[in-house]
Order: sequence, then C-alpha cells, then structure tokens
Amino acid sequence: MAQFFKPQKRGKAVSKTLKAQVSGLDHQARAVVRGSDKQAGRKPQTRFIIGALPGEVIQYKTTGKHSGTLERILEPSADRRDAPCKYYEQCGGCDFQHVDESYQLRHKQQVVEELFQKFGVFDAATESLPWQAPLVSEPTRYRRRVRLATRWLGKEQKLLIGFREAQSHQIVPVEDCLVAEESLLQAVNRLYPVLNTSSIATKLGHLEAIHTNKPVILLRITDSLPKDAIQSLENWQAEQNIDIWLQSDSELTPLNNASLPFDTSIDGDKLYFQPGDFLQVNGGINERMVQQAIDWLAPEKTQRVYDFFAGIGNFSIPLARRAKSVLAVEGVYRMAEQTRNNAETNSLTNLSSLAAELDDITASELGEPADLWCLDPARPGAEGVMTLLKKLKPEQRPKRIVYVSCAPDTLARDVATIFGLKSNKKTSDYRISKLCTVDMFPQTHHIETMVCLERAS
Ligand SMILES: C[S@@+](CC[C@H](N)C(=O)[O-])C[C@H]1O[C@@H](n2cnc3c(N)ncnc32)[C@H](O)[C@@H]1O
Repeated sequence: MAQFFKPQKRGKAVSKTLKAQVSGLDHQARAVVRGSDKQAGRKPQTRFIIGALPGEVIQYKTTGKHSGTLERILEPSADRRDAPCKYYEQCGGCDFQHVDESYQLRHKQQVVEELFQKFGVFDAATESLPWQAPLVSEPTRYRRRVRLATRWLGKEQKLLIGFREAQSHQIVPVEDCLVAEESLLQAVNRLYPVLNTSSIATKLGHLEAIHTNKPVILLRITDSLPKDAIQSLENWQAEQNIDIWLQSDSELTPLNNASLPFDTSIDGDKLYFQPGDFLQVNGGINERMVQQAIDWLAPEKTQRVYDFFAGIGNFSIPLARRAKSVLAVEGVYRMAEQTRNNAETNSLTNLSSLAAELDDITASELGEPADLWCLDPARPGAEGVMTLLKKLKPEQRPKRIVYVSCAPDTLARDVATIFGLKSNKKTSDYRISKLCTVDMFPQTHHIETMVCLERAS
C-alpha cells in the first residue's frame, strides 16, 4: 500500500505569561517588548502589546508569535493617565487614551519623521523637516459618524449594539461614546426599542449614525425586512425627525424618500452625499484641513488643479472656487457622480469629475496637465499616481503637490518616489516646503498627515 508523507501537526503555541520592560512604541502606538521566553540559540521574540508605554514594566500574555495582551502594569510610566472613557478596558476603538493629547501628537509626528528617515526622504543627522504646528482637534465629541456592530442573541431575545473588542469579534455594548458627537448615540439609543425585535435584529449587519446638517441612521440589512418592520421604522422616522437609510448588497434606499444629507464647505457651498459615501469623520478638523490645503496649494485663477481621490468633492469644490479649472478623479462611480452634482448645485462650471481607477491612470485620461495636484488616498497610498508622475516630463509635472494621508508608511513610500524624480538639471525636482500632522482621530493611534511639495524647476 502506498505510503504518503503526513506532516506532523504542529501543536498550538502555548500561551505564556511574561514580564518585560517596554522599549518603545510602534507606528500603531503598540508597545514593543522583547520577550523573556528566550529559547536556546534563538533571539528573544519581539512582540507588540496594546496599552503599554515606553519604560513601563509589564506582565503580558503571549497570544501569537508577535502579539500579546497586557495583563498588568508592574511599573507605570509617569506619562500614563487614567483613560477618560469608561469602556476603554474592553472597547477596541480608542487605543491611545492612556496618555494625554499632547503626548499623542508628539508620538504621531515622531512616527512620520522616523518613516521619512527610513524611506530616505531626509537624513536626521544633517537636515530637519519643515514641520508646521499640528492642526489640533477637540479631544472628545469630534466624530460626526460612527459605525456600530450588532448581534442578535436568540436565546435572550436581545439585540447587542456596540463596538468590537480589540482583536476580537466580541461586541462591547455601549450607550455613549466619548469621541462621538452626543446626538449620534442618542439617536441610536432612541431607535433601539424598534430594532430590538427579531424581525429586524436578525437581519441587521451593522449600523451607522451620521450627523452633518441632520441626524441620519444607516442600517446595513442582510435580508429584506418584512412590511410591518418597515412600517415601524417609518413611524419612528416620522416621530423623531431622524432619517433612516437601508443598505443591502445591491442598493441604498432612503425610507420614505428621506432627503440627502449635506456637509458645508469652507465657502458655505453644500456638499451632498449618500450615507454610504466617504465623509471625513472629524468635521471641525476637516474644515481646517481643507483650508490649509488651499493655503498651501495657493491656487490662482490661471491655474488648473487635479484633485485625486476626490470622494464627493471635499477639496475639489473649494479649489474650484479659486482656480481656473479642477479635475476631480474618484474611483467609486457614485461618488464621482455626486461630485459632478455638487459642482452643479453650487453653480461651479469649471469643475469636471472623472470616475477612474487611479492605480493605473494615464496622462491621456486626464487631458490638459495641471499646475497643482491634491492627493488624498486611502491607506494603500497613491502608487498609481506616482507611476504617472514618473512618466511625465519635468515641465509637465505640477508646481505644487499637497498630499493628505491617513497612513504614514505609504505616505513616506510615495514621498520617497517624488524625491527620486530628477529635474532637467538632474538634481532632485521636489522639496518638502511644509508638513504637519492633523489631529483627525484623537485618542486613537491613527495618524493623518499633510505634506506640501514644491517643484524646483
Ligand atoms: C481618504 S478618502 C478621501 C476622499 C476625499 N478627498 C475627502 O476628503 O472626502 C479616499 C478616496 O479615494 C477613493 N479611492 C481609493 N482607492 C482608489 C483608487 N485606487 N482609485 C480611485 N479612487 C480611489 C475612495 O473611494 C475614497 O473616496
């Protein structure tokens, strides 16, 4: 009989409780520790632990080759503070509230600086980066959009609504959230009795609460709702004056034709959006970020602008008020269409909107070259736009680029690409004229950065 090789099943790694001193924080604000579980001939394992600070001596439980969970702080740092949120211990949301906001901001700037150094954008030994003061947000109640997980507990006939625990699918039920505008959770709490019935709750994926000009609740539905459930939602909507939208795989439906909400731009223009569209979560800081992008780009009435990763036109609309023309490019067709509608609503005839995949965009798709580029990609960054930039002749390249980023690692990679571009004189074509961190997500490790690059030639 044929014999087949059967690999030995690897035993599950046994979880161990270890003690260590934290050596630093990584770019996700996780504590870096070197384990004391040293095996003969092997290097001690580096692990990343949420919730501890540099210098602290901690006890932690290993959960994987490079992960662990904090059990006890044996020697706390002087920088530690009591987390202001009562759900901090369980909720996986705001993972950086055990230090104050100025520490958070310092850490975030340092992460960007280290990544820029790592990617060769600058050499800390001989140069310094032209840091500007960070755009500082209200530390709490800044979110105008929250997404909540839901689970129907069949045995108890009870709906759980809350945030997910860190590194887990468990839900932490919450009645309030310190970083969300008060109206958001209040609206959800009021809707709870209507949702807490098996006919709705068993078909609920998650929900979002949004508040710009008015409160809106978006229910993600996994199966169609019975008529009486729709009726009870419609009754609630009429009573509370809070719009409900239903989102299934294929469509987004406003209940009783609820109207589109809108955000207001720095010039008072209205930016309408559907509740499923991208919206910068921190309204106050968004306004200041858009204003700063305009100040840094300094568009003139003779200049053309490209706004890449345009969403619903957050940057494009105010840029179009100031420039000769703007081309907004967005990958999601619906949002590109919304930008077009927003231009029309605000009587901007110099703004055109293109729905295109920016991973492989070509110069011919964009038409007339632009003097100024605004880039605001999602976390994977803007490699496709960098490829486009590399293919352009120096004289076709933009005079100024403002790059807004929510991921410092891909930002550093892309800025390094821009730095690699040579001018006609074979010297580096761009220099960083300004950069700053933007406090878009206080109490969390997430880092938003703005960089302005100027062309030399
Ligand atoms: C961080 S959001 C910024 C949106 C807008 N600038 C704003 O401030 O509201 C990034 C946008 O890029 C779009 N996007 C992401 N990857 C893309 C790609 N490969 N091609 C085109 N658009 C993309 C997303 O749909 C999203 O609207």
